[in-house]
Amino acid sequence: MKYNFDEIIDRKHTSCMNTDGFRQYIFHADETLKFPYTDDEFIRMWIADMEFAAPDCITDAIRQRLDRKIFGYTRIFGDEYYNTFLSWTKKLYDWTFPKENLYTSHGVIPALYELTGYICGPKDKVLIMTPSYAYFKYAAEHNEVEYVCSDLLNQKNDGYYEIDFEDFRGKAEDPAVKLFIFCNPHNPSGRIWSEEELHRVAEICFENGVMIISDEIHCDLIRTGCTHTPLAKLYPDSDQIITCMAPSKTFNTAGLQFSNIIIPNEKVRKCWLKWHNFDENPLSLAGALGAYQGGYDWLMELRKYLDANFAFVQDYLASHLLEAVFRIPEATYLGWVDIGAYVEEGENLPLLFAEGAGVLLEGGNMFVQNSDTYIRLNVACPRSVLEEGMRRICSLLTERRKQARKNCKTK
Ligand SMILES: Cc1ncc(COP(=O)(O)O)c(C/N=C2\CONC2=O)c1O
Repeated sequence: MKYNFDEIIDRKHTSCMNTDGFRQYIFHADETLKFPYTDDEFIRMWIADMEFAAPDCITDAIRQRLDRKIFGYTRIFGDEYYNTFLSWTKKLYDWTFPKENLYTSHGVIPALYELTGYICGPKDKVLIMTPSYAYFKYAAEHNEVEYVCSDLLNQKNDGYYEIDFEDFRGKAEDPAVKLFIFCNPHNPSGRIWSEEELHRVAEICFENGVMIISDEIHCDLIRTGCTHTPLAKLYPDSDQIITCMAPSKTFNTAGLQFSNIIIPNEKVRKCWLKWHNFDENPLSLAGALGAYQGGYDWLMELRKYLDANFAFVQDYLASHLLEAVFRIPEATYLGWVDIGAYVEEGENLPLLFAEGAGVLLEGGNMFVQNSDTYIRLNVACPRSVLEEGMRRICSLLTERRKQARKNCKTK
């Protein structure tokens, strides 16, 4: 491999959420919350950023911008950024769109908050599929509008979620539902929706006048052999599909807060043009250009490294946690594992693993609903870290199982 994904990088004192934000984000606690592990001892498998160095094409581009010495107000002018990003979507997805539809935002979440406000009125509702990335719910709450959940089906209880189209249609038919925030590919299940599923979702929304925001932030992070289809690619003439993509998930630059928002709808564009803050961080812009101009080979190697990490997780669970339900996700670097055979419904799973194994992870009701006994494992870390994390997780659950059996015998 040309890139060293095995490198252990010290992130202490970099103000990163991953090391310093978990008490507040996962446990809603302050620094006084103590665990039987020091912060350094934790294996961190929670927040969706990677433990890998961003590629040189990004850091070189940022260094070059630093050498220009002045960092004044910055916006995107000319065609360079559009042409660069369009080359990326053409190369990876054979998808292009007009320049006037491309905007940028200081992250996909800020865009979801902003767009929900432009699309929904006070009595309108936002439709999401669950389990869901919690910020889809927060986008509705931030705008003080209701959200409606359509639970995905896990019919074989094998973690392979499918859309409950009957339920989805029923909820989309509610005249108050004006917006569907679609996760494509899906966090946390890792599903890449098929073209058939994409068409069915879109047709139901079109029939019911529901605008779609297709959040595709995970689209570059797919398993070898899988293919992502941008929803808007299937409907080049539709103005009902807003697409969100970003270099941040792909290249581990979430802190640079730079994302791509493709808005084909004139009414929404008018609101965006009127109210959006178009200022950009010059270093973030430089990094995004560097990523899309030079990051393809790094991404291809990253995909192979993640493929191998997921294969390890699958093998390790098959031999150490036989009743866990896991399938390698088609996309994302997030493993979605049903440990219902080892825990009770409603257990605080993040607290269980933080206290009992020194592993930071997300799970259970952190994904709005329909996810109770699941844990989500970020496998975008050096293999040595992943191996220790899996060892601790499986050891905790098997020890608990042994203790439970012992307790039963002594009763
Ligand atoms: C579907 C989805 N949309 C948007 C974002 C965030 O976009 P940003 O504002 O950073 O551009 C994330 C990050 N997901 C995370 C971040 O930590 N844990 C997660 O599941 C995500 O999974």
